[in-house]
Amino acid sequence: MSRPASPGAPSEAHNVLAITPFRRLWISLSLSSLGDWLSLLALISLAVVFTADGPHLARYLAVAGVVAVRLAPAVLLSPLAGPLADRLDRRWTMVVGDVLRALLYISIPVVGLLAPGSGLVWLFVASFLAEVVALLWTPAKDSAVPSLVPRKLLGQADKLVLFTTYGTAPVAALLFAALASVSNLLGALLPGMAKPEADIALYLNGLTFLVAAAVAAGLPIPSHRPGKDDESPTRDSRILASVWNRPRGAVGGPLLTGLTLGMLATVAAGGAVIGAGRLHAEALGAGNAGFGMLFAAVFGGMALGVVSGPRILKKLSRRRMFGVGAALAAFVLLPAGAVWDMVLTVFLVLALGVCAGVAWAAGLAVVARETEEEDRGAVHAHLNGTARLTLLLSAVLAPVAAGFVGDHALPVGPLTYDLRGTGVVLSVVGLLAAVAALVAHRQVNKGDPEAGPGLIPELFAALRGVAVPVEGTEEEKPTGAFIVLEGGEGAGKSTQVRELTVWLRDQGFEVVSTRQPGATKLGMRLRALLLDRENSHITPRAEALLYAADKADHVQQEILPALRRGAVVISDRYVDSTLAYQGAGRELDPDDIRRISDWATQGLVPDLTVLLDVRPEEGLARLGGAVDRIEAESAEFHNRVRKGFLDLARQDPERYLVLDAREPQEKVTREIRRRVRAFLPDPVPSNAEAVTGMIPVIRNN
Ligand SMILES: Nc1ncnc2c1ncn2[C@@H]1O[C@H](COP(=O)(O)OP(=O)(O)O)[C@@H](O)[C@H]1O
Ligand SMILES: Cc1cn([C@H]2C[C@H](O)[C@@H](COP(=O)(O)OP(=O)(O)O)O2)c(=O)[nH]c1=O
Repeated sequence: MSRPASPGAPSEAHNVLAITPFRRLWISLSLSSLGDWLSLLALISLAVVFTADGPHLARYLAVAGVVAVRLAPAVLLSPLAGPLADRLDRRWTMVVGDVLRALLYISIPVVGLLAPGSGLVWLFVASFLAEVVALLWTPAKDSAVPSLVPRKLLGQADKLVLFTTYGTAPVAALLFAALASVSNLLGALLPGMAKPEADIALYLNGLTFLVAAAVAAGLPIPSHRPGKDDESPTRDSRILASVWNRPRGAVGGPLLTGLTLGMLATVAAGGAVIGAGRLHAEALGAGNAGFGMLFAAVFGGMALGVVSGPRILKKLSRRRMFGVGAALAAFVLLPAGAVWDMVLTVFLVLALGVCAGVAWAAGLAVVARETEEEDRGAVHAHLNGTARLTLLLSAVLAPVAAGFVGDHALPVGPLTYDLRGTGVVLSVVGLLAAVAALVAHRQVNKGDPEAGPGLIPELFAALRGVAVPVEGTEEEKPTGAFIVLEGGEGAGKSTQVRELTVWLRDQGFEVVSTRQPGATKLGMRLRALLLDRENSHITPRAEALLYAADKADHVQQEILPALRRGAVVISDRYVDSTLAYQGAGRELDPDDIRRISDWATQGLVPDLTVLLDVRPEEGLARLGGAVDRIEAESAEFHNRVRKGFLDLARQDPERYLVLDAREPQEKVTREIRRRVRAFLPDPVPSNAEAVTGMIPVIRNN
């Protein structure tokens, strides 16, 4: 059975990747993104190498300069470049742009080798020129996509491009770390290189641009300027405008403020690691390999968080997930800056990445859910622009600030604590970002329609994968007890429900004894439909939904009101029957069954479930008369149902009492009473059993 993938999931990608020109463009873009990230790492590390003998502050400023030169033009100068780029032929802009960038990047290590004195200056000049070329190249690429892909697949294509733009970052970082760890070997093989891994990374980057140029030359890209409608609102030329132009009326005021602030906090935290990471790794004695690992941890963690967060915490409100993710992402930077161990730092930074990824995925889900289609582009552009600007500021300012703070040895009693500028900056950014994220959390959660009883119980419930009951405020919270009897056909459930009801009523409890399906007016009709052997055409999914409909009506109209009154509700069958019959018996996906049942029952879980276990043939033999549609199922079906029940009981032994239904009826009754007595709100004294043990006899007479 195939399940529909969520939009943008890689499994959906084959549709748009089946278009050969787009596939070629995408592969070449992936390669050049990989090269670009590699070169960012390489340039930062070269800036440190070239300033190794200079004054302390120069190294920090050199790193900040590299980051600024690499990130600033795209954010600050793109409004100027857009109109110029629009006049140029798209395909040739791409080809020439790629060749020029290849030559520029390759020239950096070559000049470093031939004229070491000018190495640093040329590094800045060449990377600035490469970024200026990129300013013209990017609009050409942005408009190449719509001309290669039909309109309806454009969203998918944009997501794929975005996916490789950032997805290649951890790959590049790991590659760089791997190259750095064999640096000595490379140095012996390739003498004369300033830093072999950095030089090789730049040559590789040059190579990826040459490949991209060759691919672009063969693409059928029309030279004309695309219509305004074909442009993506997240286009680079609008970055700054999108930051200042707050999309009006798209999402509620506090929500948008919260989302912007939360994203800002996570990006500031990640940006500080990127900017200060190289020098921090050096302070920890780990050099380029350590820097590569930090970089990979940020981006790899983000990818992990984006993919896994919403799956693991699927029951948590997306707004809560956003706020908590952003706050934790920022907060872990505080210890990350303070510990003096490279491995620990990498793990903390990985946690930062994961939490940031969870926050981003949740934030985008909130935007998707709460904006109209036509406003969504503007909101994305606003968030994207804010993120790019924050990344630039944080990554540039972090090394500058670290340079000014400097390194100090603090005496702590008989010991000294090495206070490093980079560590201080990371911790301070973590603290500030955590405050911003907490404010964001409050803003985002104002008026959350999905808000439940509170963050901590919701988080725990989400981790256990159960729904928190959203309906029912504190005063409506059920105070009664909910007991369910489950088991196969003829196990003795109805008999035991009767016994227990009489016994508890005798103790003065208000007892509502009920059953599924068929307790309400609608339920009776559904029951007739479901059990009529004439209805052999009911399909498994329809059957599951009909049972769920019965439950929805039953819980809302009977069970919840009774529990809120404080009554004891005893039900003959409940959700576990659906899991066993429709899940195990009909072999439907148990997660789907659980989801629809949880939804139907508003997440109401019994306090105790008594499972009367019996072999199907024995149970069925006890029943006289005509068999219904379900009883008439095959022996294999009933065996699967029995196993389904037993598996459920095994998974949650606290909630279950499993009894052998072949035991004499009185013994089963006694066992049930013993267990029920233990958890009733007003426990039944143990001597009550002797007295009420008489009741069935009296009743039967
Ligand atoms: N422990 C038991 N041992 C033998 N027969 C039993 C036992 N419990 C119930 N029965 C009998 O089995 C039949 C089916 O019981 P019932 O309570 O209607 O089962 P269910 O509701 O699980 O289908 C009834 O005739 C009942 O008297
Ligand atoms: C509540 C429920 C019952 N069923 C089936 C089990 C039973 O065969 C039938 C209900 O019949 P019922 O007569 O209540 O069971 P029993 O004969 O054991 O007293 O519906 C499901 O398949 N899914 C469900 O969610």
